[in-house]
Amino acid sequence: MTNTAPSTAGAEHAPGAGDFAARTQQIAKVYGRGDAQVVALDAVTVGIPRGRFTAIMGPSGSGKSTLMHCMAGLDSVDSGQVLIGDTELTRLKDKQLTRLRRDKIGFIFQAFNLVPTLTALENITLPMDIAGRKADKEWLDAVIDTVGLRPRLKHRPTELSGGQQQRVACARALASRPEIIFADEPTGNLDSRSGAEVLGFLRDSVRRMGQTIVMVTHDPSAAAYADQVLFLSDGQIVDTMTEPTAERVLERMKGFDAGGHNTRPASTPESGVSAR
Ligand SMILES: Nc1ncnc2c1ncn2[C@@H]1O[C@H](COP(=O)(O)OP(=O)(O)OP(=O)(O)O)[C@@H](O)[C@H]1O
Repeated sequence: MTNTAPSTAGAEHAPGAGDFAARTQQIAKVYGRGDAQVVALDAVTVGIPRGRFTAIMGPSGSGKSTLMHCMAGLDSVDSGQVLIGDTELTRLKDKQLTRLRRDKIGFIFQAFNLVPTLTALENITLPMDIAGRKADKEWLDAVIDTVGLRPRLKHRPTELSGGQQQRVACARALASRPEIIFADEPTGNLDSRSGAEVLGFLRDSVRRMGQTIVMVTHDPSAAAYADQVLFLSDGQIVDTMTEPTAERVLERMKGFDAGGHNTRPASTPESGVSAR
């Protein structure tokens, strides 16, 4: 693992540089066969710095969701390795993988996926209740206050706005203090104000609580909340950006042609990402 070491992009600002919550090593994923074959991921090597907020961007079909699903153990890779902390996910049997996802990974999706018959608080603690784990009261209190849900804990999802429902989903992901949270278009169903609130909470949970978050997004202003942005094109990471702004991300996205192919050289070739 010398010349294919994962990216340290963004880690120069982080305590414990080189400390990754998740890593991939040369992962590949191909869908279909023959003429219908699609290379969704092409030898992707990347590290997600612990305690940082990472956004994944790229044109439609570039492999963002596939990369996230493979890193989170929701989909298998055809070759290469995925590690969550020190655990090599690609070696685990199904049951072990289910346990790892339950214990070490939090998920936030575009659809809030709340249980309609449960209150906000019951939804937040549900994964821990299922796992037979007791919530750390102090931590849970901090999470509830961070997402501003204290006055709404007894409400059922139908009694909450979309933004409030997504805050419940954020609190649910944060409650068990997972090693890493994967968020797939978490603001896709929200108006811009609620979206900004949710992104603010995610950023706060990284800054104040040291949470690690990876977020797939199409929205440059959402990516601007992150500490670093990884850009995918044709199943490869072609660029990284630290301290992004919406303007810089938008400008970089213009470097992909109508077919989604990268037309610009990586601006940070020294980052060590597998940008080939
Ligand atoms: N189950 C599947 N079967 C066949 N091809 C697939 C499957 N899932 C994804 N693909 C293909 O793999 C490529 C990467 O898809 P992926 O969904 O990861 O891209 P994306 O960047 O998340 O796209 P979008 O921004 O449109 O959601 C695309 O060409 C897609 O058509």
